[in-house]
Amino acid sequence: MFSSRLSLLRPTVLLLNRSLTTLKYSTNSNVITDMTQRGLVANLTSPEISQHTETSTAIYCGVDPTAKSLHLGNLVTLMGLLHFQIRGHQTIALVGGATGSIGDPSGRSSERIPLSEDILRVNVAGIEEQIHRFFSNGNKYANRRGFSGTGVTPKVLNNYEWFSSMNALEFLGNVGRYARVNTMLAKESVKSRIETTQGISFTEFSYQLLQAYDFWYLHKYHGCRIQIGGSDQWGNITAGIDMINRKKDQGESEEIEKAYGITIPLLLTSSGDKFGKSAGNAVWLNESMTSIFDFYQFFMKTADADVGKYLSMFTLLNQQEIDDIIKSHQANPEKRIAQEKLAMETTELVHGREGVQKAKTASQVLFGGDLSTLTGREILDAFKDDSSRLAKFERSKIESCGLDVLATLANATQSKSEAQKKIKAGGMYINNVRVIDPRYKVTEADWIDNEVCVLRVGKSSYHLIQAV
Ligand SMILES: N[C@@H](Cc1ccc(O)cc1)C(=O)O
Repeated sequence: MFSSRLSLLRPTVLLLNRSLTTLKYSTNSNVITDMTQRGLVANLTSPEISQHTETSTAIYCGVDPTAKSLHLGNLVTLMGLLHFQIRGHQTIALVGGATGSIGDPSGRSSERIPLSEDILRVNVAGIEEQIHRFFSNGNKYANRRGFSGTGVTPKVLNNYEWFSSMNALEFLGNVGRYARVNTMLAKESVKSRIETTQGISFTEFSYQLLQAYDFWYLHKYHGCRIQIGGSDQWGNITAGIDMINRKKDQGESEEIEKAYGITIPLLLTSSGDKFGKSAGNAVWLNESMTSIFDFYQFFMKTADADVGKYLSMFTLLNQQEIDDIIKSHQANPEKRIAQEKLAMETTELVHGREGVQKAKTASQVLFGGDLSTLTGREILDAFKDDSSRLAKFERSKIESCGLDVLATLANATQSKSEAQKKIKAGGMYINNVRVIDPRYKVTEADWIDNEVCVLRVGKSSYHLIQAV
């Protein structure tokens, strides 16, 4: 009885033509049209979705708390939510306190190592706070780019709320009953794992049911009609749409509103690497894990081949503005005008206007600029959370040791002898001025506003010494 209906329930895949250049958009254009033009849409479960977004609707996106911060890979889906938010739709960011303890098999070739409850708790709190900050900074950024405020506050929910009190019998009766094992087995995330020697645990196999139930729950209790996620989430999103339809057919739910899904492309750089990694490490949105300066620099290093695409995806500049930037960039590519614009816009989006200021100050310090135009406070503010670059010691201690000892204390060199070698070779600087005596002691004149001095080793290894 179910199999004949299944084909009707299965959402249609619509591949969209992602032409970025031809259409112009304005701030109030349909969200799906705008997102498509910006390259933020991989697939839609139905083309009808555009009609439903003409009037206010609710949309959700989930993230599992696998770390205590989100990273640049998450920024693509957050941008999707932001596009809805700034046009007055209700956005729901779901933190997977429950799903995070199970582990999504999508896009993974082996089982996940479960996270302890303590770690999960810390991660959930970190991500919740960060999502609030993203929307707060994102809305301010949007206002400055011509989107008027909508007054709709985003919701941040945790699925632990509805799963923690559900027992095994309820799960099988209220969730499992509305899923078909053959459909579950056909999901890419399961199929690819079944073929490996390790196989897939029943736990990870069940993951899709949790995410499916989330969609049903948010549909029923929060009027949520759309789920958005990376393209690896297609199977989980369609599982949710099936769950909503089946529960409705079984009279379990009086809801009749249709549910939809949007997937966002998984981003690869022009050289084929996963977007959002710097030297193999994730670029985090939390400034104590990736300093604002490093965040800014990540975008400054974007390849020419990617920069236009990223301006569309990660900023709210309109197509005309982007075209103009690219035009001036192409006239003088070595000036990296487009990269600088991208770095400034994304830093403002994620870290606010103060963040842009910090990134600029840090660049001035770290690229050998004229330090005399900066105050000690500005420098310290720019590096406040950058524990890899900032070292604090008592002033008397700093002033009483030689530069070779100081460099080692500040972790600028591994040992005193390494420091001595570097100094003798002319590779050590205080406030960008070369020092050639290993016994040199920092003096009154070296302190910027009596607070900080900048120690540089070689061309680009910078350390800030703060007197406390
Ligand atoms: N499975 C998603 C996260 C998620 C969790 C729960 C949901 O309801 C939705 C999405 C991911 O791994 O990216």
